Amino acid sequence: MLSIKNGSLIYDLKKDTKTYALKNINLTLEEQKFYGILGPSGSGKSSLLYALSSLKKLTKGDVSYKKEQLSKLGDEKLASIRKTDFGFIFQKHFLISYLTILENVLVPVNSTSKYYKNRAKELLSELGLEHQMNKKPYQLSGGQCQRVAIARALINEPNVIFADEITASLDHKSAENAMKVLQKYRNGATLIVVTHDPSILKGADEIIHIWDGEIKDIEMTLQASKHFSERGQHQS
Ligand SMILES: Nc1ncnc2c1ncn2[C@@H]1O[C@H](COP(=O)(O)OP(=O)(O)OP(=O)(O)O)[C@@H](O)[C@H]1O
Repeated sequence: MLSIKNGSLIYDLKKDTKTYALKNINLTLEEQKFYGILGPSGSGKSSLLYALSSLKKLTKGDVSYKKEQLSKLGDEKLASIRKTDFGFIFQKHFLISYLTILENVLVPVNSTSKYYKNRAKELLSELGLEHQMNKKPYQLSGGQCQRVAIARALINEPNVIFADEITASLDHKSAENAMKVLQKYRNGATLIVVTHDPSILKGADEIIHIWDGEIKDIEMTLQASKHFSERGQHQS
């Protein structure tokens, strides 16, 4: 469903020193699965996430989404895919300062219909923010704002959720809860979580280990092996 073929990303192309953030990456991500991208700082995790989500153009290679090569699509079409199909949660929350928390969550759907309002309220409550909905972002802590960004990414039921180090500003309990909410409300969306903390990848189907811009290993978790053996039993 989402794949990257022979993907390389080089920063500072015009300078003498080039940084290979990604080196010849080949990867296929399937629908509905939960993927972790794990690696140390500077290993290329965010670059891989941004390349997959079309926010960064590869220097070499291709990214395809639903069999369409993203490099062949115009900016307008790409923006439309990002709006309708993708949900983003970044390291920074990027909330709009003059909107309330509830209004911020509703931004991607551009609607105040009862359905979306109720979904937004439910998500915020699940994330422990039921008493913060009418406040402005400056009245919340960094960790609370990050949880609002998680609700915002889930509001329009995206097909793929891209999450970049989203638990960095959260304490362990809030991080665990945020991951639970993401899994509960993703509604079949493919979930891609970049982190250097393996403890938040409980329940992941596959963990992609990245090191110096290269995939070192793709670990099938117990969850995935269980799924395969169950499928095998049904098929036999
Ligand atoms: N805009 C940029 N210009 C130049 N080099 C960059 C840029 N962004 C990232 N890099 C370099 O590319 C490499 C990969 O960076 P990237 O941010 O993808 O890694 P990461 O694993 O996500 O790191 P972190 O966990 O610290 O966010 C690093 O060497 C980084 O310094």
